[in-house]
This record gives sequence, C-alpha cells and structure tokens, in this order.
Amino acid sequence: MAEHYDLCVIGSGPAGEKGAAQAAYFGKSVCLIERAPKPGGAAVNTGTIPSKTLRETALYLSGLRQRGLYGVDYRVKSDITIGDFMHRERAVVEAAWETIDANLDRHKVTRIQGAAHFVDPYTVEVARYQQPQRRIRADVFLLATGSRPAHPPEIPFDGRIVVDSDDVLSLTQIPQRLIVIGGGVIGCEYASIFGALGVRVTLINSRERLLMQLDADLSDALRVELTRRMGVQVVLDTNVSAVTVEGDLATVTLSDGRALAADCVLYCAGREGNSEGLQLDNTGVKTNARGFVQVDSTFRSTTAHIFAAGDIVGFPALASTAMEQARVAMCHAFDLKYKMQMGAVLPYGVWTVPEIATVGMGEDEARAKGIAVEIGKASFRTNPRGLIIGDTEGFVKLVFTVDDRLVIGASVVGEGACELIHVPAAAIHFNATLDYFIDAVFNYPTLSDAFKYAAYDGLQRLQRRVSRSMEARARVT
Ligand SMILES: Cc1cc2nc3c(=O)[nH]c(=O)nc-3n(C[C@H](O)[C@H](O)[C@H](O)COP(=O)(O)OP(=O)(O)OC[C@H]3O[C@@H](n4cnc5c(N)ncnc54)[C@H](O)[C@@H]3O)c2cc1C
Ligand SMILES: NC(=O)c1ccc[n+]([C@@H]2O[C@H](COP(=O)([O-])OP(=O)(O)OC[C@H]3O[C@@H](n4cnc5c(N)ncnc54)[C@H](O)[C@@H]3O)[C@@H](O)[C@H]2O)c1
Repeated sequence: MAEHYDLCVIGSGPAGEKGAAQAAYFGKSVCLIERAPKPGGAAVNTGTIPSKTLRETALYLSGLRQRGLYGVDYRVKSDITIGDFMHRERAVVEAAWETIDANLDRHKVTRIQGAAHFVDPYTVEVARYQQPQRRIRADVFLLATGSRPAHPPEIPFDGRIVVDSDDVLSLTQIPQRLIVIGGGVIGCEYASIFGALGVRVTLINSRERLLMQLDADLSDALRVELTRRMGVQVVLDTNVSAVTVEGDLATVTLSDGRALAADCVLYCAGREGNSEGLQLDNTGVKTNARGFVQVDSTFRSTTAHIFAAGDIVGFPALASTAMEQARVAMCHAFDLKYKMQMGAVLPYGVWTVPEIATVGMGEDEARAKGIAVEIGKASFRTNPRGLIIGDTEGFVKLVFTVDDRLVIGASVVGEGACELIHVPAAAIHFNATLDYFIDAVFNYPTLSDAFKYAAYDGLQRLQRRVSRSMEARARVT
C-alpha cells in the first residue's frame, strides 16, 4: 500500500530542502525523495559550493589576492597539486551535507533515497538500489529536480579529457593547458579559478563579449583582468566547430579554422532541466524543449497540485532564487499567507576573478528600453580600503533616472562585490534616490563608502548634462 503525505518533494537541492522545510514548519507531513546518496543537489555536490570553495583555494594557494600588496611574484605555494586544490572542497561539502541533514531532521521530514517517477498525478514510485520499490501518494508535489550540463552529441565527453562542470571536480591532476568552451557564468568562473592556479587557459565564447547579460563595461573589465592578471587567452565571437581527442591530447577547431591543443577541455555552454525521468506525461505537467517545467508566477505547473521550483523551471537558475521560489510555491500550495511572492529585487553574483555583482536594471538595458538614465561610478583606486587591500581595479556603479534620481540598478566589480551589492539592493527595494547615498554615513575605511562617491559622480554627470543642454539651447537662440 502507498504511504500518504501532505507534500512529496522530489530533489534535495536548495529548492527541495527549503520547500520541504517551509511546509513542514507549518505542520504539514512531508516526504522528500532524493536519488543521490547525499543531499544538496548541484548547489552542494557539483556546482555552487564546490566551485566557490575551489576559487578561495586557488586565490589563497596562488597568492593572487595578495599580489596587489606584495608584488606580482608573491605565492603561498608554487607546486599546487590536485590534492591541495581539492582538500578544502571536500571538507566544506561534507559540512554542508550535515547542515542539510540537520535541517530536514529538525523539521521531521521523511527521507527516501531513490529515483522518483509518477505513475499517476497523485502517486510516485521510487526505484531504490537493491531494495523494493516504494509508492508514495501526496496531496501536493514539489518538483525540485534541478538541471544538468547540456551534452551536445558532437562533443566527445569522456569525463577525463573532455569534461563538463560536474566531471571537472573529479580531475586526477591539474591540467597544464585548459580550453574552456562557453563564456557564460560557469565558463568565466572556472577560467578564473584555473587561471589563478597558473594553468594556461583559453576561454572561447560564441558571443562578442563574456557574460553578455552584463553591462559592457563590466564584461570588458572582466576580460581585461582575466587577460592581464592571469594570462587567460579570451577568444570572442567564435564558434567551436569540432572537438577531437587523440591519446591524452584534445584539439578544438574553431569556426575561423584555427586549431587549439590542450590536455583538458571544459565544455560549459548551458544546462537542461532534469524532467525526463519523472514520467510527467502521467501527470499533465507541461515542459519545454529543454526539459524545463512550465509554471505560473506562483510556481504552480499546468497540473494544479504539482508545483516546481529551482533550476527545473529555468531562468534565473540560481541557488538563491531556487530556495525562495520553493518557499513561495509552498505558501501558495498550502495557502500559508506568509510569503506569497518573490522579492522584486534579485541580486546576481558572479564569482569570477574579479568578483562581479549586479542588482536591478543595468545601464545598457535601461538605455535600450529608452529610459533616461545617468550613472555614477567610483573606483577602488581612490578608496582607502581598496588601497589597503590592494584591489585598485575594482569599482562600483549606480544607475539612476535623470528625472527623479531614483536608483534603479547597481553593480560592483572587485573584492567583496557579491556582499557589497546588498547595500544598493536594499536601497532599490525601498525606492531610494541618489540622495540616500549622498546623505548616508559609511564606516571608514570601507569599500561600501565607494557608493557615496559614485553618487557624487552621478550628481556631477547630471550637472554636466544640464550645462550641455543649456549651451545647446544658447547656440540655437
Ligand atoms: C558550476 C556551478 C556553479 C554555480 N554557482 C552558483 C552560485 O555561485 N550562486 C548561485 O546562486 N547559484 C549557482 N549555481 C546554480 C545552482 O547550483 C543551482 O541554481 C541550484 O543548485 C538549483 O537548485 P535546485 O534545488 O533547483 O536543483 P539541484 O541543486 O540541481 O538539485 C536537484 C536534486 O534533484 C535530484 N533529482 C533529480 N531527479 C530526481 C528524481 N527523479 N528522483 C529523485 N531525485 C532527483 C538530484 O539528484 C539533485 O540532488 C551554480 C551551478 C553550477 C553548475
Ligand atoms: N555565480 C552564479 O550565480 C552561477 C555560477 C555558475 C552557474 N550558474 C548557473 O548555471 C547556468 C549555466 O551556466 P553556463 O555558463 O553553462 O551557461 P550560459 O548559458 O550562462 O552560457 C553559455 C555561454 O556559452 C556560449 N556558447 C554556447 N555554445 C558555444 C560554442 N559551441 N562555442 C563557444 N561558446 C559557446 C554562449 O554564447 C554563452 O555565452 C547559469 O545560467 C546560471 O544559472 C550560476
């Protein structure tokens, strides 16, 4: 006979864990099914936490973060092994497993290990390793099965020489030459990490800039830093026409005919939704061509009692948003009148070297939409804290409307960007104008203080606009 729960969650990544905890907190009986032996999904096991830990390790061991202080030759360790590189990653991942286990136990969530699929809209069957299948019935389902790296058939993935962002964590040695295909977030982050370790990295992107979703000045700053500080060769506006492997050597042929050789190729050009094994055709839940589940603004799928959150619904596909989407979904599923919508102001952090973070509307997007905006910028070069920590290339940028000086966007490039961005995020949430940054007092010496100088710069740019239009009017009359 099938067991029955108020809620059945499939997947224990950020969306599954937080959705389960949300419903359980409000007294619902919850069962969580996870096919992997450990919880946490891509965020803990293959994506966010491993890559961010490796970044810290690479920055520490290479001494890159301190080179602004002690010179370009500064190094903590010269022969970095894969063991050095991976040691801390394992420790952090294991600590994250414990945190998730404790959270689910505290909320009395029933855990089942196995791969779930639907047999009808209210019943899933769980295939378990060397154990009998188990049937679960529930009033509400949360699909939180995440995404996986896209594997185009023409790329000869072998998990050793041609790898995706999951396999890269199992490399047995640090490559000497690495080709990264894809200048999106994953490609740029791993190019930074391996570049910091001293690996000869070539980063290939089919688009004309890295991280096309960012303002051009931000992605240009990243390209310049990758090239200048880490010797990464950035190839833009170029497609890959073939990847071949012979012995221990990979060759990547570019659309312009060039052939590049390397001992490792990391392919990271997009992800697709983990929906195909769920047998959603037994439920009426609709997906798109890339396997992402269609949901409305409450994260309800095309079948009323089945919700979906996190990477399985596609954009923005971040751990940060996955958790919130799942909480919102559960509030609607059980009418909890608690958190009925996502926050409107979503920060976005990219853990490249340098770190980049944005919030709200970018300058380029605002101008493309015909919104009259001005910007204000301040460099870490003239910021005392920037000088102290040796980050003189970083900067902050505010985007605001010309008419009423309403701050609609902000970005930060440099040390601490992903933390600093929460300052303008709060300002945008509370509809602050530029005057907030003019009036606020910031600790000294801090990088946050740069926002005040960005606001001053914004005022000066506004003033120059007024002067220019007065001069133009004077010329006409
Ligand atoms: C390299 C990399 C770096 C990243 N860095 C960041 C970052 O810095 N910041 C950020 O916010 N986001 C980052 N992300 C994105 C983030 O990891 C994902 O957005 C997040 O993990 C999505 O959470 P989720 O719960 O939707 O899915 P996942 O974390 O993918 O979890 C889904 C779970 O469902 C399980 N599952 C799938 N199918 C079944 C089934 N049929 N039965 C049972 N279980 C099943 C899987 O085993 C998995 O454990 C990164 C991703 C990658 C790949
Ligand atoms: N810091 C973070 O928040 C973070 C970090 C990593 C991943 N993620 C998540 O993972 C998702 C997937 O990231 P991604 O980098 O794999 O994909 P992406 O879609 O962000 O970027 C893919 C890039 O590869 C390029 N490309 C595609 N095919 C190519 C080819 N044949 N040759 C050369 N270039 C090619 C595309 O033009 C694009 O610029 C992100 O959208 C994000 O949601 C987030």
